[in-house]
Amino acid sequence: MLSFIYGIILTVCAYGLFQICRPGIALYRHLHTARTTGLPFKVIPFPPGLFSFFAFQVLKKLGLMEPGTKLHKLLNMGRPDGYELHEEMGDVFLTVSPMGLTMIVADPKVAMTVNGKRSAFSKPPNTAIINIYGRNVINSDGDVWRFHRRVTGPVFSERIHADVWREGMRQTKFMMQSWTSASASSPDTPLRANSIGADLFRLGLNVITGSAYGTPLTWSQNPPCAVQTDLSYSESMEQVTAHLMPIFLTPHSALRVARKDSAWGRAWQAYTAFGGYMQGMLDREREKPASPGEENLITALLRAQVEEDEKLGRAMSESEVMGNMFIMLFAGHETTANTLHYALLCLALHPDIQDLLLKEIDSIYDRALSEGRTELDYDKDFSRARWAFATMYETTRVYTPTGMTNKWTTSDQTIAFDGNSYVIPQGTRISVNGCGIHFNPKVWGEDAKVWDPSRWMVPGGESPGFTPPASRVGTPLPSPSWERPTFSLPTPPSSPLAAMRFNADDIEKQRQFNNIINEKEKERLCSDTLELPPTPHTPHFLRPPSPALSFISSGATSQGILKPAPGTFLPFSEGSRACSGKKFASVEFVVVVFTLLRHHRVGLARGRKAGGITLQPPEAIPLAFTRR
Ligand code: HEM
Repeated sequence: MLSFIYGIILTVCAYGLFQICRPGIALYRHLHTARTTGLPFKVIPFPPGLFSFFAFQVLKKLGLMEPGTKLHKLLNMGRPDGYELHEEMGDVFLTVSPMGLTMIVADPKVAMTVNGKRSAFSKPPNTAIINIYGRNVINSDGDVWRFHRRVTGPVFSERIHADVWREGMRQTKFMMQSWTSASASSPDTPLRANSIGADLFRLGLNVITGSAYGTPLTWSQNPPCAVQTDLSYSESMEQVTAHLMPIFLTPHSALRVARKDSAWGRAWQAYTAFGGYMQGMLDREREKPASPGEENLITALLRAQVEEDEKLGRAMSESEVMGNMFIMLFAGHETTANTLHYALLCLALHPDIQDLLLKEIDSIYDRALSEGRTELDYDKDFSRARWAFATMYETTRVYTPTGMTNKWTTSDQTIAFDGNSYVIPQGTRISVNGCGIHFNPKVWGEDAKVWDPSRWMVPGGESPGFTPPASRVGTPLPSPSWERPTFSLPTPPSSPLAAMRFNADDIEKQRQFNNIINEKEKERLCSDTLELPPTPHTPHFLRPPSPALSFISSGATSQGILKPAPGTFLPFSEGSRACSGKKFASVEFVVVVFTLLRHHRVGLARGRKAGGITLQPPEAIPLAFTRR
C-alpha cells in the first residue's frame, strides 16, 4: 500500500518537474531548429503577435516599458518605430521563444514570397481574437475562406463604391454641421473639431452602415436594435473595440454575470448592444420585400444562409453571418478613420503640402462646375484626385494601421534572401513587418520616416486642369538597371513621432499661422503670394532623383501616382489575402478630404503644444477648419 502511495507521489512529482522544465526543453529544441536555419535569431520570453501585444500593454501599464530598451523594441515590433530592431538584426531574422519560432520580415522580396503563396504560408492558427461574433472572412482559411470571400464580395462592387462616395460626402457634411452648432456664431468662425478622432470613427461606421448595410443614418441616429440598451451604435462599437481582450478571453457565462460597473460588465454590455444592432439590421432586412438590384452585404449574407455552398456542401451559419457583419465594420471603420485623422494632422503641420492639395480640390470642383455640376461625382471625379491619393498613401505608409500581418508555414519552406537560401521549418510563424519595410532606408530612402506625399508624384501625371507651381521640375525616374546602394544614414529620427518633434519649428510656425487666421487676415490667406510655413524638407519633385525610387517604383498608376514595386508598400498587405476594402477605403478617404477642405483649410487649434502628438491611435488633438 505504502509503495503504491510513494509511487503516486513520485509520479505526481515527476509530472510537476516535467511541466516546470517543459518551457526550457521546448526553448532548447526551438533554439536548435533556429540554428539550423542559418538566420540570425533572438531569444524572447514570448512570441510576437498576441502574446507580445498582451505583455506590451501590461508592462506599459506597470510603467516597465521604457522606449528605447531592447524589450520595448522587441515587443513593439510592427508599431511605427518597427524598423529599429532590423537595424541591429537585419531585414529577416527569427525570434525564438518556448512557444516556437517567428520569422520577422522587413525585406520586400521575402514579403512578396510570403504574401504570394497562400497555401504555403497560410493564416496562423490563433487568429480567433477577431472571432468574437463568429467565424469570418478575415480569420478563415481554405475552402471556408473562399466561401466567405465569395459571399462578402458584393461589398466591394463599383455600385457600392459609388454609394461610399455619396455616403462619405453626406456624413462629412453632418460631421461639419455638428462642429458648426458646437462652434459659434458666424460662418467665418473657424470650425473647432475637439474630438476629431471619435467623430471620424462615427463617420467611418456610418459610411459602411449606409453604403454596405443598406442602412443610411443621420449623424446621431442608430440602426434598429434587437436588444434594450443605453449605448448608441458608435458607443457600443467603441466599447467592443476597447474590451476586445476580456470579450475574447472570458467565457460568456462569466461575462454575463459580471458586475455592471466592472470592465467585464461593460464589455458584456457593449458586446450584447452591438450584437443587438447587427441583429436588428438583419431582422429588418429579413422582413423587407426583396428588391432586385439592391444587393448589399446583409442581403448577400442572408442569401448565403439558405443557399448551400457547392464545395463545402453547407450554407452559412447564423454565427458566421454575425461574424462577417462585425468584421467588415471592425476592419473597415477604424483603419480608415485613423488614416484620415493622421492625414489631417500631417496636413495641418505641412501647410505647403496642404496648399497643393487645396489647389487640386479647387481645380476638380471648378471642372465639375464647368460640366454643370455643383457636387462631385464618383464616376467622374474620383479618378481625378492625385494629391489626395498621394496624401492617403503616404499616411498609410508612415502610419501603417496594421503594422504586421501574420502567416504560418504549413510545411518546410525555402526562401531566398540576400543571395542565400534558407529553409524555414514547418510551423514557423511569419510576421511581415509592414512598418519595418516602410521605414527601411534601403527601400524608401534615407528619409523613409518623413511624411512627404510628394514622393508619390510621378512627373507628367498632373491631374487634368491642375497647374503645377512654376518651380516644379519633373524628376525623371532613374534607369531600371540601378543596383541597390548602401546608404550611410544621417541619423534619421527614430520614429514619425520623433520626425514630428524634429519639425517643432514647423509647429511653431503653424501656431503663428493659426494666430494669423484668428486675427482675421483672411485676404492674405487667400492670396497666392502668402508665404506659408514651408515643409522642412524639399518636396521630392524638386530634389535630385533618389536611387531608392527605382527600387520601389514599378511605374505609375493611371493617375500618375507612383506604383510601388511588389513587397515595398504593404498597408493593405498583398496577394490573395490582401485587404479587399482598399478601394472602399480610398473612395472614403478622398471624398471626406474633398468635402472637408472644399471651403476650409485645416490647422491645429490654437494653444496646442507640439509634444502632444503621439503615434498610438491619435489622441484628442483639436483641429480648426478655417474658411478659405
Ligand atoms: C486604411 C484602411 C484599411 C487598411 C490599412 C486595411 C488593411 C488591411 C490589411 C493589412 C489586411 C490583411 C490582414 C491580414 O492579412 O491579417 C486587411 C484585410 C481585410 N480588410 Fe482591410 N484595411 C482597410 C480598410 C478596409 C475596409 C474599409 C474594409 C471593408 C469595408 C476592409 C475589409 C477587409 C477585409 C474583408 C479583409 C480580409 C481579406 C481576406 O482575408 O480575404 N478593410 N485589411
